[in-house]
Amino acid sequence: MYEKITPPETGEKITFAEGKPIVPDHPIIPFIRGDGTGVDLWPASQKVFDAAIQAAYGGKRKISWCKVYAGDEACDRYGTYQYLPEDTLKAIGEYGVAIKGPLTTPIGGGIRSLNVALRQIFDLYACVRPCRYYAGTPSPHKTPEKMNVIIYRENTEDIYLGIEWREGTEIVKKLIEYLNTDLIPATPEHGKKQIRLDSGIGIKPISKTGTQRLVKRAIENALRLPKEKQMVTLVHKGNIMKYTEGAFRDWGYELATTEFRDQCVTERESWILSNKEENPDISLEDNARKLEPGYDALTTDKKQEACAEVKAVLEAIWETHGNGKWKEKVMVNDRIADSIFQQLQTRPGEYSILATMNLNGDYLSDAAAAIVGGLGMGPGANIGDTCAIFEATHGTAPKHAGLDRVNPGSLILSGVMMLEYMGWQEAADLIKMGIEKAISNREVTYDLARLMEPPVKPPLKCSEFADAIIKYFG
Ligand SMILES: NC(=O)C1=CN([C@@H]2O[C@H](COP(=O)(O)OP(=O)(O)OC[C@H]3O[C@@H](n4cnc5c(N)ncnc54)[C@H](OP(=O)(O)O)[C@@H]3O)[C@@H](O)[C@H]2O)C=CC1
Ligand SMILES: O=C(O)CCC(=O)C(=O)O
Ligand SMILES: [Mg+2]
Repeated sequence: MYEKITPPETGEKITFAEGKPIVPDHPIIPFIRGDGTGVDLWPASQKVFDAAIQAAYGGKRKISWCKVYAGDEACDRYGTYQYLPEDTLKAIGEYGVAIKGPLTTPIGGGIRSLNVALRQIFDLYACVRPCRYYAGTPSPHKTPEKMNVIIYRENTEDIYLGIEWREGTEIVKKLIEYLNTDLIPATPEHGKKQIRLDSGIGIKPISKTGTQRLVKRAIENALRLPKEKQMVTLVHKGNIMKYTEGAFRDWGYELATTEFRDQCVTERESWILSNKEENPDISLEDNARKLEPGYDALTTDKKQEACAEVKAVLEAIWETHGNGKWKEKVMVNDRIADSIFQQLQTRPGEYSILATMNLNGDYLSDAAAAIVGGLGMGPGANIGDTCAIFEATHGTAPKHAGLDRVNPGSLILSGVMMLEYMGWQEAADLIKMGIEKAISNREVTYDLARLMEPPVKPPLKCSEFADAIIKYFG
Protein backbone atom coordinates (compact mmCIF):
# COMPACT_ATOMS: atom_id res chain seq x y z
CA MET A 1 0.00 0.00 0.00
CA TYR A 2 2.97 2.31 0.62
CA GLU A 3 5.90 2.34 -1.76
CA LYS A 4 8.75 2.83 0.67
CA ILE A 5 7.47 3.31 4.17
CA THR A 6 6.53 0.69 6.70
CA PRO A 7 3.89 1.79 9.20
CA PRO A 8 4.35 0.31 12.68
CA GLU A 9 2.68 -3.03 13.24
CA THR A 10 0.94 -1.88 16.39
CA GLY A 11 -1.02 1.30 16.92
CA GLU A 12 -4.25 2.90 15.73
CA LYS A 13 -5.31 5.90 13.70
CA ILE A 14 -6.31 9.24 15.17
CA THR A 15 -9.67 10.24 13.74
CA PHE A 16 -11.51 13.57 13.75
CA ALA A 17 -15.03 14.65 14.71
CA GLU A 18 -16.18 18.26 14.38
CA GLY A 19 -12.62 19.45 13.94
CA LYS A 20 -11.36 17.72 17.10
CA PRO A 21 -9.06 14.68 17.26
CA ILE A 22 -10.20 11.39 18.78
CA VAL A 23 -7.05 9.83 20.12
CA PRO A 24 -6.54 6.15 20.97
CA ASP A 25 -4.03 5.14 23.65
CA HIS A 26 -1.57 3.84 21.05
CA PRO A 27 -1.80 6.26 18.13
CA ILE A 28 0.39 6.00 15.04
CA ILE A 29 2.04 9.36 14.41
CA PRO A 30 4.07 10.07 11.27
CA PHE A 31 7.19 12.19 11.67
CA ILE A 32 9.47 13.93 9.20
CA ARG A 33 13.03 14.20 10.51
CA GLY A 34 13.75 17.38 8.54
CA ASP A 35 16.74 18.84 6.70
CA GLY A 36 19.77 20.56 8.18
CA THR A 37 19.58 20.54 11.96
CA GLY A 38 16.60 18.18 11.76
CA VAL A 39 19.18 15.42 11.96
CA ASP A 40 20.07 16.59 15.48
CA LEU A 41 16.69 17.88 16.62
CA TRP A 42 14.47 14.93 15.85
CA PRO A 43 16.26 12.16 17.80
CA ALA A 44 16.62 14.45 20.83
CA SER A 45 12.96 15.42 20.68
CA GLN A 46 11.59 11.92 20.17
CA LYS A 47 13.56 10.73 23.18
CA VAL A 48 11.92 13.40 25.33
CA PHE A 49 8.40 12.63 24.04
CA ASP A 50 8.75 8.89 24.66
CA ALA A 51 10.25 9.39 28.12
CA ALA A 52 7.50 11.83 29.15
CA ILE A 53 4.71 9.55 27.93
CA GLN A 54 6.28 6.59 29.71
CA ALA A 55 6.72 8.61 32.92
CA ALA A 56 3.16 9.97 32.78
CA TYR A 57 1.23 6.84 31.80
CA GLY A 58 3.46 3.80 32.38
CA GLY A 59 2.76 1.62 29.36
CA LYS A 60 -0.91 2.60 29.13
CA ARG A 61 -0.27 5.17 26.45
CA LYS A 62 2.44 5.13 23.84
CA ILE A 63 3.07 6.67 20.42
CA SER A 64 3.93 4.31 17.56
CA TRP A 65 6.12 6.54 15.41
CA CYS A 66 5.94 6.17 11.64
CA LYS A 67 8.94 7.58 9.80
CA VAL A 68 7.96 9.38 6.61
CA TYR A 69 10.17 11.32 4.24
CA ALA A 70 10.37 14.86 2.91
CA GLY A 71 13.14 17.14 1.70
CA ASP A 72 16.66 15.84 1.16
CA GLU A 73 16.00 12.56 2.93
CA ALA A 74 13.07 11.90 0.57
CA CYS A 75 15.26 12.52 -2.49
CA ASP A 76 17.79 10.04 -1.16
CA ARG A 77 15.11 7.43 -0.67
CA TYR A 78 12.73 8.06 -3.57
CA GLY A 79 14.98 9.62 -6.20
CA THR A 80 15.95 13.04 -7.55
CA TYR A 81 13.35 15.82 -7.06
CA GLN A 82 11.08 13.53 -5.00
CA TYR A 83 10.97 16.10 -2.22
CA LEU A 84 7.45 15.31 -1.06
CA PRO A 85 6.58 11.73 -2.04
CA GLU A 86 3.04 10.47 -2.38
CA ASP A 87 3.75 7.99 0.47
CA THR A 88 4.32 10.85 2.89
CA LEU A 89 1.14 12.65 1.93
CA LYS A 90 -0.84 9.44 2.13
CA ALA A 91 0.48 8.61 5.60
CA ILE A 92 -0.15 12.09 7.01
CA GLY A 93 -3.65 12.09 5.49
CA GLU A 94 -4.36 8.66 6.91
CA TYR A 95 -3.02 9.17 10.44
CA GLY A 96 -4.20 12.78 10.81
CA VAL A 97 -1.61 14.10 13.29
CA ALA A 98 2.07 14.46 12.38
CA ILE A 99 5.18 16.26 13.55
CA LYS A 100 8.11 17.48 11.52
CA GLY A 101 11.57 18.98 11.65
CA PRO A 102 12.44 21.95 9.43
CA LEU A 103 12.72 21.68 5.65
CA THR A 104 14.93 23.76 3.37
CA THR A 105 13.51 26.14 0.75
CA PRO A 106 15.90 27.62 -1.83
CA ILE A 107 15.83 31.39 -2.36
CA GLY A 108 14.98 33.08 -5.66
CA GLY A 109 14.32 29.88 -7.64
CA GLY A 110 14.12 26.12 -7.29
CA ILE A 111 11.36 24.25 -5.51
CA ARG A 112 8.64 26.06 -3.62
CA SER A 113 8.46 25.56 0.12
CA LEU A 114 7.62 22.02 1.21
CA ASN A 115 6.51 23.43 4.56
CA VAL A 116 4.00 25.72 2.89
CA ALA A 117 2.95 22.91 0.53
CA LEU A 118 2.08 20.63 3.46
CA ARG A 119 -0.04 23.38 5.03
CA GLN A 120 -1.88 23.96 1.77
CA ILE A 121 -2.33 20.31 0.81
CA PHE A 122 -3.90 19.45 4.19
CA ASP A 123 -5.66 22.82 4.51
CA LEU A 124 -3.95 23.48 7.85
CA TYR A 125 -5.32 26.97 7.91
CA ALA A 126 -4.30 28.06 11.41
CA CYS A 127 -0.62 28.34 12.21
CA VAL A 128 -0.57 28.65 15.99
CA ARG A 129 2.65 29.94 17.53
CA PRO A 130 2.59 30.57 21.27
CA CYS A 131 5.32 32.73 22.71
CA ARG A 132 5.70 32.47 26.45
CA TYR A 133 8.57 32.85 28.82
CA TYR A 134 10.16 29.94 30.66
CA ALA A 135 11.65 31.09 33.97
CA GLY A 136 15.39 31.53 33.86
CA THR A 137 15.63 31.85 30.07
CA PRO A 138 18.09 34.61 29.17
CA SER A 139 16.56 37.34 27.03
CA PRO A 140 17.67 40.64 25.52
CA HIS A 141 14.41 42.07 26.90
CA LYS A 142 14.11 43.62 30.38
CA THR A 143 10.78 42.00 31.22
CA PRO A 144 10.42 38.90 29.05
CA GLU A 145 8.10 37.32 31.62
CA LYS A 146 5.41 39.79 30.48
CA MET A 147 5.37 38.20 27.05
CA ASN A 148 2.64 35.59 26.77
CA VAL A 149 1.05 35.78 23.37
CA ILE A 150 -0.28 33.28 20.86
CA ILE A 151 0.10 34.18 17.21
CA TYR A 152 -2.67 32.88 14.94
CA ARG A 153 -1.27 33.12 11.44
CA GLU A 154 -3.46 32.41 8.42
CA ASN A 155 -1.60 29.57 6.76
CA THR A 156 -3.01 28.92 3.29
CA GLU A 157 -3.18 32.15 1.30
CA ASP A 158 -1.66 35.65 1.08
CA ILE A 159 1.50 35.79 -1.04
CA TYR A 160 2.35 32.31 0.29
CA LEU A 161 -0.15 30.91 -2.19
CA GLY A 162 2.90 31.20 -4.42
CA ILE A 163 1.22 32.66 -7.50
CA GLU A 164 3.91 34.85 -8.96
CA TRP A 165 5.70 35.41 -12.25
CA ARG A 166 9.35 36.08 -12.90
CA GLU A 167 10.41 39.34 -14.55
CA GLY A 168 10.84 39.15 -18.32
CA THR A 169 8.67 36.08 -18.96
CA GLU A 170 6.00 36.19 -21.66
CA ILE A 171 3.23 35.77 -19.10
CA VAL A 172 4.41 38.60 -16.89
CA LYS A 173 4.79 40.88 -19.91
CA LYS A 174 1.20 40.07 -20.93
CA LEU A 175 -0.05 40.55 -17.43
CA ILE A 176 1.65 43.93 -17.02
CA GLU A 177 0.33 45.10 -20.35
CA TYR A 178 -3.19 44.04 -19.42
CA LEU A 179 -2.93 45.80 -16.08
CA ASN A 180 -1.37 48.96 -17.54
CA THR A 181 -3.67 49.35 -20.50
CA ASP A 182 -6.91 47.87 -19.27
CA LEU A 183 -7.45 47.29 -15.56
CA ILE A 184 -5.57 50.22 -14.03
CA PRO A 185 -7.06 52.92 -16.31
CA ALA A 186 -10.52 51.39 -15.69
CA THR A 187 -10.10 51.98 -11.95
CA PRO A 188 -10.25 55.73 -11.31
CA GLU A 189 -8.67 55.51 -7.86
CA HIS A 190 -5.45 54.25 -9.50
CA GLY A 191 -5.06 57.46 -11.52
CA LYS A 192 -2.15 57.37 -13.94
CA LYS A 193 -0.19 54.69 -12.07
CA GLN A 194 1.68 52.18 -14.22
CA ILE A 195 3.67 49.07 -13.39
CA ARG A 196 7.29 49.10 -14.55
CA LEU A 197 7.84 46.73 -17.46
CA ASP A 198 10.81 45.07 -15.78
CA SER A 199 8.78 43.95 -12.76
CA GLY A 200 8.14 40.51 -11.35
CA ILE A 201 4.55 40.14 -10.15
CA GLY A 202 3.16 38.26 -7.14
CA ILE A 203 -0.50 37.91 -6.21
CA LYS A 204 -1.73 38.52 -2.68
CA PRO A 205 -5.18 36.98 -2.25
CA ILE A 206 -6.85 37.42 1.13
CA SER A 207 -10.29 35.84 1.31
CA LYS A 208 -13.21 36.29 3.65
CA THR A 209 -13.34 32.50 4.09
CA GLY A 210 -9.66 32.26 4.99
CA THR A 211 -9.87 35.21 7.34
CA GLN A 212 -13.00 34.23 9.21
CA ARG A 213 -12.08 30.59 9.84
CA LEU A 214 -8.74 31.78 11.23
CA VAL A 215 -10.26 34.48 13.42
CA LYS A 216 -12.88 31.98 14.60
CA ARG A 217 -10.14 29.71 15.95
CA ALA A 218 -8.42 32.70 17.54
CA ILE A 219 -11.61 33.77 19.36
CA GLU A 220 -12.33 30.20 20.44
CA ASN A 221 -8.84 30.03 21.90
CA ALA A 222 -9.36 33.36 23.69
CA LEU A 223 -12.52 31.99 25.27
CA ARG A 224 -10.45 29.19 26.84
CA LEU A 225 -8.01 31.64 28.45
CA PRO A 226 -8.29 33.28 31.88
CA LYS A 227 -10.49 36.39 31.83
CA GLU A 228 -7.61 38.86 31.83
CA LYS A 229 -6.14 37.27 28.69
CA GLN A 230 -9.38 37.13 26.71
CA MET A 231 -8.33 39.43 23.92
CA VAL A 232 -7.83 39.03 20.17
CA THR A 233 -5.84 41.65 18.26
CA LEU A 234 -6.28 41.71 14.48
CA VAL A 235 -2.88 42.64 13.04
CA HIS A 236 -2.88 44.13 9.53
CA LYS A 237 -1.41 46.76 7.25
CA GLY A 238 -4.88 47.79 6.16
CA ASN A 239 -4.02 51.47 5.80
CA ILE A 240 -1.88 50.59 2.78
CA MET A 241 -3.36 47.30 1.51
CA LYS A 242 -6.97 48.27 1.92
CA TYR A 243 -8.71 45.45 0.07
CA THR A 244 -6.54 42.63 1.38
CA GLU A 245 -5.18 43.49 4.84
CA GLY A 246 -7.87 46.12 5.50
CA ALA A 247 -10.52 43.60 4.52
CA PHE A 248 -8.93 41.06 6.90
CA ARG A 249 -9.56 43.51 9.73
CA ASP A 250 -13.13 44.22 8.65
CA TRP A 251 -14.00 40.53 8.19
CA GLY A 252 -12.44 39.76 11.56
CA TYR A 253 -14.64 42.35 13.28
CA GLU A 254 -17.64 41.16 11.29
CA LEU A 255 -17.17 37.61 12.56
CA ALA A 256 -16.65 38.76 16.15
CA THR A 257 -19.78 40.90 16.12
CA THR A 258 -22.03 38.32 14.44
CA GLU A 259 -21.07 34.72 15.19
CA PHE A 260 -19.59 35.66 18.59
CA ARG A 261 -21.86 38.63 19.36
CA ASP A 262 -22.68 37.52 22.90
CA GLN A 263 -19.08 36.71 23.78
CA CYS A 264 -17.20 39.62 22.18
CA VAL A 265 -16.89 43.37 22.41
CA THR A 266 -14.77 45.48 20.08
CA GLU A 267 -12.47 48.14 21.43
CA ARG A 268 -14.50 50.96 19.87
CA GLU A 269 -17.72 49.49 21.24
CA SER A 270 -16.14 49.40 24.69
CA TRP A 271 -15.30 53.11 24.43
CA ILE A 272 -18.87 53.97 23.42
CA LEU A 273 -20.30 51.88 26.23
CA SER A 274 -17.97 53.26 28.86
CA ASN A 275 -18.68 56.86 27.75
CA LYS A 276 -22.32 56.19 28.54
CA GLU A 277 -21.50 54.39 31.77
CA GLU A 278 -19.50 57.43 32.95
CA ASN A 279 -22.35 59.76 32.00
CA PRO A 280 -25.72 58.02 31.47
CA ASP A 281 -27.20 61.22 29.96
CA ILE A 282 -24.45 61.77 27.43
CA SER A 283 -25.78 62.82 24.00
CA LEU A 284 -24.94 60.79 20.92
CA GLU A 285 -22.85 63.67 19.65
CA ASP A 286 -20.83 64.06 22.86
CA ASN A 287 -20.26 60.32 22.91
CA ALA A 288 -19.03 60.54 19.29
CA ARG A 289 -16.84 63.51 20.31
CA LYS A 290 -15.13 61.36 22.94
CA LEU A 291 -14.85 58.45 20.50
CA GLU A 292 -13.14 60.54 17.82
CA PRO A 293 -10.66 62.94 19.45
CA GLY A 294 -10.57 65.20 16.34
CA TYR A 295 -14.39 65.21 16.08
CA ASP A 296 -14.90 68.99 15.83
CA ALA A 297 -12.54 69.21 12.86
CA LEU A 298 -14.35 66.45 10.94
CA THR A 299 -16.54 67.06 7.89
CA THR A 300 -20.31 66.98 8.45
CA ASP A 301 -20.51 63.59 6.76
CA LYS A 302 -17.85 62.13 9.02
CA LYS A 303 -19.52 63.61 12.11
CA GLN A 304 -22.79 62.02 11.07
CA GLU A 305 -21.01 58.73 10.52
CA ALA A 306 -19.53 58.82 14.02
CA CYS A 307 -22.91 59.67 15.58
CA ALA A 308 -24.56 56.87 13.59
CA GLU A 309 -21.93 54.42 14.85
CA VAL A 310 -22.59 55.43 18.47
CA LYS A 311 -26.33 55.11 17.98
CA ALA A 312 -26.06 51.70 16.31
CA VAL A 313 -23.79 50.30 19.01
CA LEU A 314 -25.96 51.51 21.87
CA GLU A 315 -29.11 50.18 20.23
CA ALA A 316 -27.53 46.83 19.46
CA ILE A 317 -25.64 45.98 22.64
CA TRP A 318 -26.33 48.37 25.51
CA GLU A 319 -28.71 45.83 27.07
CA THR A 320 -26.36 42.86 26.71
CA HIS A 321 -22.95 44.54 27.06
CA GLY A 322 -23.63 47.84 28.91
CA ASN A 323 -23.16 48.63 32.60
CA GLY A 324 -19.74 46.96 32.63
CA LYS A 325 -20.92 43.64 31.23
CA TRP A 326 -18.56 44.17 28.29
CA LYS A 327 -15.63 43.68 30.66
CA GLU A 328 -16.57 39.99 30.84
CA LYS A 329 -16.37 39.59 27.05
CA VAL A 330 -13.49 38.82 24.71
CA MET A 331 -11.99 42.15 23.69
CA VAL A 332 -11.37 42.36 19.94
CA ASN A 333 -9.15 45.18 18.75
CA ASP A 334 -6.79 45.80 15.87
CA ARG A 335 -3.31 47.19 15.40
CA ILE A 336 -1.36 48.14 12.31
CA ALA A 337 1.42 45.62 11.63
CA ASP A 338 4.47 47.88 11.93
CA SER A 339 3.29 49.30 15.23
CA ILE A 340 2.66 45.87 16.76
CA PHE A 341 6.36 45.03 16.39
CA GLN A 342 7.24 47.90 18.69
CA GLN A 343 4.25 47.29 20.96
CA LEU A 344 5.47 43.75 21.59
CA GLN A 345 8.86 45.16 22.55
CA THR A 346 7.60 47.97 24.71
CA ARG A 347 4.36 46.61 26.22
CA PRO A 348 4.22 42.84 25.63
CA GLY A 349 1.90 42.35 28.59
CA GLU A 350 -0.92 44.25 26.84
CA TYR A 351 -1.43 41.54 24.21
CA SER A 352 -2.74 38.03 24.24
CA ILE A 353 -3.84 36.52 20.92
CA LEU A 354 -2.64 38.12 17.70
CA ALA A 355 -4.53 37.06 14.58
CA THR A 356 -2.93 37.95 11.30
CA MET A 357 -2.20 36.99 7.73
CA ASN A 358 0.52 34.69 6.49
CA LEU A 359 3.45 37.04 5.85
CA ASN A 360 2.86 39.24 8.91
CA GLY A 361 2.57 36.11 11.05
CA ASP A 362 5.81 34.70 9.69
CA TYR A 363 7.73 37.86 10.58
CA LEU A 364 5.97 38.43 13.86
CA SER A 365 6.51 34.92 15.21
CA ASP A 366 10.30 35.10 14.85
CA ALA A 367 10.33 38.58 16.41
CA ALA A 368 8.18 37.48 19.34
CA ALA A 369 10.35 34.38 19.88
CA ALA A 370 13.40 36.64 20.21
CA ILE A 371 11.93 38.21 23.34
CA VAL A 372 11.53 34.88 25.14
CA GLY A 373 14.96 33.47 24.30
CA GLY A 374 15.16 33.15 20.53
CA LEU A 375 14.21 30.73 17.80
CA GLY A 376 15.31 27.80 19.93
CA MET A 377 12.25 28.45 22.09
CA GLY A 378 9.55 29.03 19.45
CA PRO A 379 7.08 26.17 18.99
CA GLY A 380 4.28 25.91 16.46
CA ALA A 381 1.31 23.96 15.18
CA ASN A 382 -0.46 23.91 11.82
CA ILE A 383 -4.07 23.10 12.51
CA GLY A 384 -6.90 22.21 10.14
CA ASP A 385 -10.27 20.58 10.61
CA THR A 386 -9.13 17.03 9.83
CA CYS A 387 -5.36 17.14 10.20
CA ALA A 388 -2.62 18.82 12.22
CA ILE A 389 1.13 19.04 11.72
CA PHE A 390 3.36 20.30 14.51
CA GLU A 391 6.65 22.05 13.75
CA ALA A 392 9.05 24.59 15.21
CA THR A 393 9.03 28.26 14.19
CA HIS A 394 12.66 28.14 13.06
CA GLY A 395 14.23 26.66 9.94
CA THR A 396 17.07 24.28 9.15
CA ALA A 397 19.88 26.55 10.45
CA PRO A 398 22.28 24.90 7.97
CA LYS A 399 25.52 26.15 9.49
CA HIS A 400 24.77 24.19 12.67
CA ALA A 401 23.56 20.99 10.94
CA GLY A 402 24.93 17.70 12.20
CA LEU A 403 26.90 19.30 15.02
CA ASP A 404 24.55 18.20 17.81
CA ARG A 405 24.54 21.80 18.93
CA VAL A 406 21.22 23.56 18.35
CA ASN A 407 18.44 23.96 20.87
CA PRO A 408 15.75 21.30 20.46
CA GLY A 409 13.44 23.41 22.68
CA SER A 410 11.26 24.60 19.80
CA LEU A 411 10.63 21.16 18.38
CA ILE A 412 10.14 19.70 21.86
CA LEU A 413 7.66 22.45 22.71
CA SER A 414 5.91 21.81 19.39
CA GLY A 415 5.57 18.23 20.63
CA VAL A 416 4.14 19.61 23.87
CA MET A 417 1.52 21.38 21.76
CA MET A 418 0.84 18.09 20.01
CA LEU A 419 0.41 16.24 23.30
CA GLU A 420 -1.95 18.96 24.55
CA TYR A 421 -3.90 18.78 21.29
CA MET A 422 -4.18 15.01 21.84
CA GLY A 423 -5.37 15.56 25.41
CA TRP A 424 -2.20 14.04 26.92
CA GLN A 425 -1.74 16.95 29.29
CA GLU A 426 0.21 15.04 31.97
CA ALA A 427 3.01 14.17 29.54
CA ALA A 428 3.00 17.74 28.19
CA ASP A 429 3.27 19.16 31.71
CA LEU A 430 6.22 16.92 32.58
CA ILE A 431 8.13 18.21 29.57
CA LYS A 432 7.38 21.85 30.35
CA MET A 433 8.55 21.29 33.93
CA GLY A 434 11.71 19.52 32.67
CA ILE A 435 12.53 22.42 30.34
CA GLU A 436 11.96 24.99 33.05
CA LYS A 437 14.17 23.14 35.53
CA ALA A 438 16.95 22.51 33.02
CA ILE A 439 17.02 26.19 32.05
CA SER A 440 16.86 27.51 35.58
CA ASN A 441 19.77 25.20 36.48
CA ARG A 442 21.73 26.69 33.58
CA GLU A 443 21.78 23.38 31.70
CA VAL A 444 21.28 24.85 28.25
CA THR A 445 22.43 24.74 24.62
CA TYR A 446 24.76 27.33 23.03
CA ASP A 447 22.05 29.82 22.08
CA LEU A 448 20.85 30.32 25.65
CA ALA A 449 24.31 29.70 27.17
CA ARG A 450 25.80 32.73 25.41
CA LEU A 451 23.07 35.03 26.68
CA MET A 452 23.35 33.93 30.30
CA GLU A 453 25.20 36.02 32.87
CA PRO A 454 27.87 34.77 33.31
CA PRO A 455 27.82 32.75 30.05
CA VAL A 456 27.54 28.99 30.52
CA LYS A 457 30.71 27.25 29.39
CA PRO A 458 30.65 24.74 27.86
CA PRO A 459 27.01 24.66 26.79
CA LEU A 460 25.11 21.39 26.56
CA LYS A 461 24.81 19.64 23.26
CA CYS A 462 21.40 19.24 21.65
CA SER A 463 21.21 15.60 22.81
CA GLU A 464 22.44 16.51 26.31
CA PHE A 465 19.73 19.15 26.70
CA ALA A 466 17.15 16.46 25.92
CA ASP A 467 18.72 14.24 28.59
CA ALA A 468 18.66 17.13 31.09
CA ILE A 469 14.94 17.68 30.46
CA ILE A 470 14.24 13.99 31.05
CA LYS A 471 16.36 14.00 34.21
CA TYR A 472 14.04 16.61 35.71
CA PHE A 473 10.85 14.60 35.16
CA GLY A 474 11.21 12.62 38.34
N1 LIG B 1 9.08 25.49 8.94
C1 LIG B 1 10.26 25.30 8.39
O1 LIG B 1 10.66 24.18 8.10
C2 LIG B 1 11.10 26.48 8.12
C3 LIG B 1 12.10 26.37 7.19
N2 LIG B 1 12.93 27.43 6.95
C4 LIG B 1 14.01 27.21 5.99
O2 LIG B 1 15.23 26.99 6.72
C5 LIG B 1 16.34 27.43 5.94
C6 LIG B 1 17.27 28.29 6.79
O3 LIG B 1 16.59 29.51 7.09
P1 LIG B 1 17.23 30.67 7.97
O4 LIG B 1 16.71 31.94 7.47
O5 LIG B 1 18.68 30.46 8.11
O6 LIG B 1 16.51 30.55 9.39
P2 LIG B 1 16.69 29.48 10.56
O7 LIG B 1 15.53 29.64 11.44
O8 LIG B 1 16.96 28.13 10.03
O9 LIG B 1 18.03 29.93 11.32
C7 LIG B 1 18.39 31.26 11.57
C8 LIG B 1 19.20 31.37 12.85
O10 LIG B 1 18.30 31.17 13.96
C9 LIG B 1 18.95 30.49 15.00
N3 LIG B 1 18.33 29.18 15.19
C10 LIG B 1 17.52 28.49 14.33
N4 LIG B 1 17.17 27.33 14.86
C11 LIG B 1 17.72 27.27 16.08
C12 LIG B 1 17.69 26.32 17.13
N5 LIG B 1 17.01 25.17 17.03
N6 LIG B 1 18.43 26.56 18.24
C13 LIG B 1 19.11 27.70 18.36
N7 LIG B 1 19.16 28.65 17.42
C14 LIG B 1 18.47 28.44 16.29
C15 LIG B 1 20.42 30.36 14.56
O11 LIG B 1 21.03 31.57 14.97
P3 LIG B 1 22.61 31.71 15.33
O12 LIG B 1 23.36 31.01 14.25
O13 LIG B 1 22.80 33.18 15.36
O14 LIG B 1 22.80 31.10 16.66
C16 LIG B 1 20.26 30.31 13.06
O15 LIG B 1 21.47 30.60 12.38
C17 LIG B 1 15.76 28.13 4.72
O16 LIG B 1 15.82 27.23 3.65
C18 LIG B 1 14.32 28.40 5.10
O17 LIG B 1 13.51 28.47 3.98
C19 LIG B 1 12.83 28.60 7.65
C20 LIG B 1 11.84 28.75 8.59
C21 LIG B 1 10.87 27.72 8.85
O1 LIG C 1 8.96 27.26 4.30
C1 LIG C 1 9.95 27.90 4.54
O2 LIG C 1 11.06 27.62 4.05
C2 LIG C 1 9.91 29.06 5.47
C3 LIG C 1 8.64 29.11 6.25
C4 LIG C 1 8.73 29.95 7.44
O3 LIG C 1 9.59 30.79 7.61
C5 LIG C 1 7.72 29.78 8.48
O4 LIG C 1 6.76 29.06 8.29
O5 LIG C 1 7.88 30.39 9.54
MG1 LIG D 1 9.34 31.88 9.45
